[in-house]
Amino acid sequence: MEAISSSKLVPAHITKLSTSKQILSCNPNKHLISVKCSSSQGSKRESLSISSCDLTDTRHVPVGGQLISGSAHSRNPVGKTFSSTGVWTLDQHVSESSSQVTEDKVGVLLLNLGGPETLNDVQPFLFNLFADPDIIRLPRLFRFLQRPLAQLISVLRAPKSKEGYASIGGGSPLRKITDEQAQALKMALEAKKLHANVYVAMRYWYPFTEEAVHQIKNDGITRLVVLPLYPQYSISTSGSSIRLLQSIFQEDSCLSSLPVSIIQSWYQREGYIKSMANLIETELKSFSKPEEVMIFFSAHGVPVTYVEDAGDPYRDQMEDCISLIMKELKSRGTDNNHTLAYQSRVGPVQWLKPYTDEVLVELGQKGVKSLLAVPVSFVSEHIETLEEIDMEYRELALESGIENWGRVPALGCTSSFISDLADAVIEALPLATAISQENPTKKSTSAESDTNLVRYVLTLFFGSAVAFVLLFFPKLASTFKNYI
Ligand SMILES: C=CC1=C(C)c2cc3[nH]c(cc4nc(cc5[nH]c(cc1n2)c(C)c5CCC(=O)O)C(CCC(=O)O)=C4C)c(C)c3C=C
Ligand SMILES: [Fe+2]
Repeated sequence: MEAISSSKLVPAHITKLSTSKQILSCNPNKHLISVKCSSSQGSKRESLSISSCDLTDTRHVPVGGQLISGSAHSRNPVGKTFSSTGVWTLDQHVSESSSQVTEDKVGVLLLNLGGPETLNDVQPFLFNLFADPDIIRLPRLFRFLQRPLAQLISVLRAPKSKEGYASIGGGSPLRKITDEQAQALKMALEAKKLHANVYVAMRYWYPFTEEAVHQIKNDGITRLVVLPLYPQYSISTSGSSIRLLQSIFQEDSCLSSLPVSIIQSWYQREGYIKSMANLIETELKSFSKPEEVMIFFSAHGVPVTYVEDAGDPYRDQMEDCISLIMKELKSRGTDNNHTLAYQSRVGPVQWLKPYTDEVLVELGQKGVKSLLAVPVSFVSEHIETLEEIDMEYRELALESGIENWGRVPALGCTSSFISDLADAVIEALPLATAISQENPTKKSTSAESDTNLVRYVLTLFFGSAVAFVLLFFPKLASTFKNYI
């Protein structure tokens, strides 16, 4: 049975794995799902309440050449019963033969970037970031250089980064804000009668993804929703975190059969769009002539090759997101001029254009006098809002002739936004399927082990040699000056 693209059906761009049932339509608001079940007698179409339709149920997943039953067979969340043990259970009306009431212990895993908490953390944090092959994408042949390069670039960039973090109080506020969002989400879910543990997994700093996953295992979570805290999907953000998660799950036989639902992006959700429009409307009111203010969306950039060569949907999603926010504002009678630009480029390659700094100068030259900056790729305050936008870009704008400057705060724990995330989790929950269909117990052959050993030794040797040459020949190292 062919798996269909869930993004066509499920508004939250929920990832599912292939299943022996083909979803034909899904209306998450009505909790109805239409499923086509194929059997030797042919296929039949049935409408089930979504809560009773667990896509892992009766599924046969090929693992290592065998067919095994879906792990969630006896623990589907359905109906709306809540047990005193803090476990979310639902009344089940299962497939043809039997009905049973089962229990799930629900987890929600928030994915985020992470940030250095002290100035001493800055260099190792940068190392983790640049060692990610989704951040510096080297051709396969040069992958052995990833870690030495990360070491070099992190050491070279650390002084500039430290200055930035020092100017916002000596560290990133990301962990604190994400923890607050996790707590707010837990409460919003409880208000909607779903009891869940909410975990935070950072990609490059504490609490690392591995720690969160360890906790999920310890807590005996039986159904998991993964929610990246990036509204739009990029290979470099949600993509990187999801890939890491998949690799951790694939190596663990328990985790690889845990039903998981991954919400890839959610920028198009009504609750998010409306919450952004509310923030913009509120901030516009602080200008003396709100209708003359240019709404300036500033998104974090990515190298242009991500979009044009690797198929990153980030730019399309960003443009779509901006037009949804502007449509919402227009429907409320706010029809300001607006523009989108990309900030925070790093390294020698070309990034998505137009660049925020260049556009600010152009707008000033064109006579724009009032400007409202709207950070749009992230939902908490961080170095790039607090330092880059509030300090660097503000100064540049004022120097360029812009007289009135404002900035929309990040969504943080805004209640309409958190409530919408809670709805996204609830919609995604019944769609959970095992994250990995690969054989987690597969042992590498001795030939593979030998190759790995050779590769390891070569990597160590060439990597150290390159790092040595670059460190001791500063002219060569200046190739990397744009990272600094
Ligand atoms: C949607 C958001 C982000 C995208 C896309 C993204 C891509 C990306 N980032 C770098 C390099 C750096 N990012 C850094 C910090 C940083 N990045 C984001 C978000 C996105 N990055 C955030 C929220 C933060 C701040 C975290 C915090 O500490 O508060 C940094 C470190 C800071 C600095 O030195 O400027 C680097 C470096 C690349 C190369 C990239 C895409 C390939
Ligand atoms: Fe970044």
